[in-house]
Amino acid sequence: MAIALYTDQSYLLFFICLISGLLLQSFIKKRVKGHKTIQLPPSPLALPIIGHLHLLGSTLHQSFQTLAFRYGPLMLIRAGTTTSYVVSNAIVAKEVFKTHDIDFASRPEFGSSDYNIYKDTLFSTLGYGKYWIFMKKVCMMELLSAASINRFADIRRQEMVKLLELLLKRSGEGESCDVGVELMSMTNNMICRMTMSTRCSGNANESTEIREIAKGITLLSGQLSLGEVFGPLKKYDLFGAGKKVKALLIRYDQLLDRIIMEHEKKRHSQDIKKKDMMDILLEISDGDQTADVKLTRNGIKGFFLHHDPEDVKGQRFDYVPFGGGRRGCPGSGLAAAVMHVTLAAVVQCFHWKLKSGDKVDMEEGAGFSAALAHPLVCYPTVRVNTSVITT
Ligand code: HEM
Repeated sequence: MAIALYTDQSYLLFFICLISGLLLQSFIKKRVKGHKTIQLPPSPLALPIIGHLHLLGSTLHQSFQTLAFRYGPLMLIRAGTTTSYVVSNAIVAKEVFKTHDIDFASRPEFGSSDYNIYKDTLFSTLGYGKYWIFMKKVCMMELLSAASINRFADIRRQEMVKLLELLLKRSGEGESCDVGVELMSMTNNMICRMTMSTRCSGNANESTEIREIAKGITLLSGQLSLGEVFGPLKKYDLFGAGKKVKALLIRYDQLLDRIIMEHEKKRHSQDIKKKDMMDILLEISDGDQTADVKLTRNGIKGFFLHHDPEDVKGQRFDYVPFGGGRRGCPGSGLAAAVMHVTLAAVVQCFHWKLKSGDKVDMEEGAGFSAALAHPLVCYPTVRVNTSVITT
């Protein structure tokens, strides 16, 4: 009886709080409206607490497109406590990336959960400020400049040749291959070798660990971000992803400590044949100790975390795969250097036959990168003599 009474009272209290909260919110809104008129972009009717979450499906860009047909090229979308402007035509995109670039240079707080031990150094979600400006300069001038991309040309070539050799073997054996998996593995190996002089696939424990951790974090961070849109409720780790992400990040932290130690040993014994990105960042970190902004060891680890990696330079605004303005992708030069050559090589050297069906299933999967929903599995058969490329 006592328990029932207690439960009834809790419900009553909850509803009183909810209704008072809603009344207070509408009262404040009216007062604010009465004093100054800020004209907000059109927006669908929002539900209490969740905002527009019920209108967003797993393929976000498709949900946005449907809503944009109704609400126009600039609309306001609220997911829990996060408010975003969704832009869907070139004219408004140009306004955002050019005229109002600095007003849009910060990022939503996704990934800033307390479970993320790197939340203060995660480059792609850092707020616009001194540290972000410093890191962007390091990226553009030191790590991903044209000169730096050229310096790693041999690594890119070696990894592409490995891919062609694998396809050649599959072709000889009449075996199929998952094209997405093989391309991802090639890209990961290139990135791991350029950043830390290690491959991500192979037998070495370190490499397998990097691959496992990266895969786990990518899978869980979507759930973590979803939990975070509920603002104060995020501390309850609604989807249970927070603790799992933290455990993976602690493994990543220990692994990076080992890799940094190995690099430092080599630096002290002056046994560096070719500087990788980690060597360059360690040099910057040990540089001017009196500098206004400093790159710490934690900063280096945070920098390397989440990045998996027409006019794509963001000058025309109807196609912006690399974003634009000051938050645009610093890796676009490197991506272009890899994508075009790889695509040309696999198309030129092999015929491709689908393993099932006679048409590629173009259904899009969930997530931000619009990957295919179903794996693209094909039989490669040699078309030209690949020794032209592999020698
Ligand atoms: C096809 C490949 C790629 C695509 C389509 C792509 C796309 C993008 C986009 C759209 C953004 C902007 C996100 C935003 O506005 O917040 C971005 C940011 C970023 N990208 Fe890429 N990217 C690619 C490859 C790479 C590579 C190879 C690297 C590095 C090795 C890289 C590093 C970064 C970084 C560090 C940021 C954050 C920039 C900042 O916050 O200022 N990307 N990328």
